Amino acid sequence: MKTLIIGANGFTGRRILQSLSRQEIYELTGCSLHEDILPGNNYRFVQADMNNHPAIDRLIAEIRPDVVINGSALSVPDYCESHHEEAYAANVLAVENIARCCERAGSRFIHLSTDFVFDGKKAELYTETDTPAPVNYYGISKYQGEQAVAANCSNYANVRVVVVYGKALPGQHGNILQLVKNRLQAGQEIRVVSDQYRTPTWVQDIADGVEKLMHISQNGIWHICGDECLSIADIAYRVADYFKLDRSLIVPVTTEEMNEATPRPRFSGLSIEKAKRILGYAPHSLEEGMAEMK
Ligand SMILES: NC(=O)C1=CN([C@@H]2O[C@H](COP(=O)(O)OP(=O)(O)OC[C@H]3O[C@@H](n4cnc5c(N)ncnc54)[C@H](OP(=O)(O)O)[C@@H]3O)[C@@H](O)[C@H]2O)C=CC1
Ligand SMILES: Cc1cn([C@H]2C[C@H](O)[C@@H](COP(=O)(O)OP(=O)(O)O[C@H]3O[C@@H](C)C(=O)[C@@H](O)[C@H]3O)O2)c(=O)[nH]c1=O
Repeated sequence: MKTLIIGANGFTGRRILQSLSRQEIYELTGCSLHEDILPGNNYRFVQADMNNHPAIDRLIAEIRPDVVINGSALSVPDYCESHHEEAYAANVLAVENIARCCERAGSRFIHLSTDFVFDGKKAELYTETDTPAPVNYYGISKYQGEQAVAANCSNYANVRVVVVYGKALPGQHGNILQLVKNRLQAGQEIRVVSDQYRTPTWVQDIADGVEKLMHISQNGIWHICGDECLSIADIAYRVADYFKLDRSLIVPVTTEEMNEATPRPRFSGLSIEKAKRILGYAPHSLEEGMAEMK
């Protein structure tokens, strides 16, 4: 199965690349803006800018992949909030271009998206049929990216993931679980929000869920995340307990007290019932995921 992974240096994209590269059935190409952060076997690596539409057109036309997976994005909400044009180019225009290329090449397009498409006003887990209403520009651009995929590609999956965690490679961004661990290990306090609820996702579960999606041709949205909905403060306490660190360094605060520059949904837990039922998706527990962060 010829597979192109765009954003192959990213936290999620690299895990998908590593996971698929252990299996012989995949003929893999990884593509990212910068050079390969950890060169490995069993794949070809191409440096390309997804904002350079002709370069991406040529790459996809040359490979004619069975599947294209897009893990590239401008994925820092605070940055997107103050850089709308850049966010629009990466999260909408580049995605629309990839979708068009996939359509021409007959490729299935698996595109990563986010829980931040929702406004967080619901009191229960969001399903794939709930209507998005993003509260920050990152969420707006990611929602528009999803729409561009659906409008331009006839074989696609928009995959929403949430607070992705696991062990990062040098040069990759960390995650809130890693940050809590690092701070507590250094004996430093950390302020964490107690009123923002999420379904955190172990990065390997995304790789497994995406692989399942490669082997079906059903169109639509898929929620791929953990199956526990927790506040960020709850997550921090679970980190402290798992790594036997000092809980008293965790300072729970409200969103109002945190005074973040970028608005975030209060509650954006996602339901994974569809993925469980149709894909047999079975995510690991938070503790199982944290085991790789030891
Ligand atoms: N991390 C999270 O908690 C969450 C992530 N998501 C979504 O999941 C997806 C993956 O996120 P995550 O793993 O954090 O991503 P990262 O931010 O770790 O990686 C994104 C990658 O995109 C690549 N990239 C950025 N700009 C370009 C460009 N112009 N051309 C080519 N490649 C580019 C970068 O490559 P290079 O390193 O080579 O510059 C980078 O490594 C994104 O769609 C994100 O919106 C959704 C919810 C939560
Ligand atoms: C850094 C930090 C974050 N938080 C909270 C804010 C937020 O609810 C949560 C995660 O914060 P982060 O800054 O890691 O990420 P944030 O920008 O909130 O998270 C998002 O990333 C993008 C890419 C997404 O698509 C979302 O799904 C989500 O995971 O932790 C604290 O409570 N204390 C802290 O010191």
